[in-house]
Amino acid sequence: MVFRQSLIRLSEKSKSKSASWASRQFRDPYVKKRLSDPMAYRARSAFKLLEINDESNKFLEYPDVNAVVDLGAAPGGWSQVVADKLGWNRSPPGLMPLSRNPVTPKESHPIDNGTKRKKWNSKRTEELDYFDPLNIDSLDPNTGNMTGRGTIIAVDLLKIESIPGVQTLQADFLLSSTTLAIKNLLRSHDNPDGKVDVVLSDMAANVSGNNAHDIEDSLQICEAVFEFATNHLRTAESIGRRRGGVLLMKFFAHPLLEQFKDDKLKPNFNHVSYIKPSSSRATSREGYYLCQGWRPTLP
Ligand SMILES: C[S@@+](CC[C@H](N)C(=O)[O-])C[C@H]1O[C@@H](n2cnc3c(N)ncnc32)[C@H](O)[C@@H]1O
Repeated sequence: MVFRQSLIRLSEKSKSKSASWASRQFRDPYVKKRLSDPMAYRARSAFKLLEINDESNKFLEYPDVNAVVDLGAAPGGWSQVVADKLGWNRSPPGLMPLSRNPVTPKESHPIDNGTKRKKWNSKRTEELDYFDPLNIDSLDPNTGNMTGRGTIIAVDLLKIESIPGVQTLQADFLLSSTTLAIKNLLRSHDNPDGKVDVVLSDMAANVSGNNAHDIEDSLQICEAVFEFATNHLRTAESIGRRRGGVLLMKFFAHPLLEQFKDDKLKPNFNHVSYIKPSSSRATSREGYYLCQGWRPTLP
């Protein structure tokens, strides 16, 4: 009997949570804007990236931005923004590009066999579930002119529906095999070292409700993203301009994340700023570090 009563209490609590979520969504001006916007962004978060870009030197729009990696990209709002900035025409809703049969990176790329697991996540398995290289030749001609430039790679644990100009990778970023697969996608005749102009990370683990655990997850993700940036961002010298590559990453506010910024980010970029876009909910502890001008001081 006691068990049954607690079940009822639980379901009432979860009902009221869903109702308050629905009512918040209904009132949210960015949800309304997304639904009425002709660009048909897949996620409200697209407005965060648009706002950060507009207020920060329009770093996505430099003409020599040619390689962008979007980490934690599903459902694809940020990738849509990047594709637009790099000049890729998007198909109107309903006309999806045709991609070739999906192949796994194991078939197409020489990746490691699970031996190089990252130290912060030794429990994860080395499986890349799905890989969908979006090839320009395979696009439906009805989707319009494909006039964009550069390489855009979107990575997520979840599947991302195709976006013209964006290569999607369904994989756990915290696995070393995933970073190797990203590098292989970046490499080309013009970019033999697989370097990146802009690294974006909106990645966040599911909130557990346990503060210490959530902060640990956020720190782990930020550390992994920083390591990726360290190995892939272009320096100013390599691209012949005043500033090196850009890193934009989400984090959850906590003194440990402040320390991470002071120890890792500030010494290695010309300019690091904390950003809380107005489109980010005031009640959320999320914030973004925008790090411009990669100039590594690491050994
Ligand atoms: C806030 S959502 C990103 C929204 C996205 N920027 C957009 O505009 O559509 C955070 C994403 O991070 C992804 N994520 C969390 N941990 C991840 C991991 N270890 N590897 C890859 N993706 C991860 C989640 O699956 C989720 O889709």
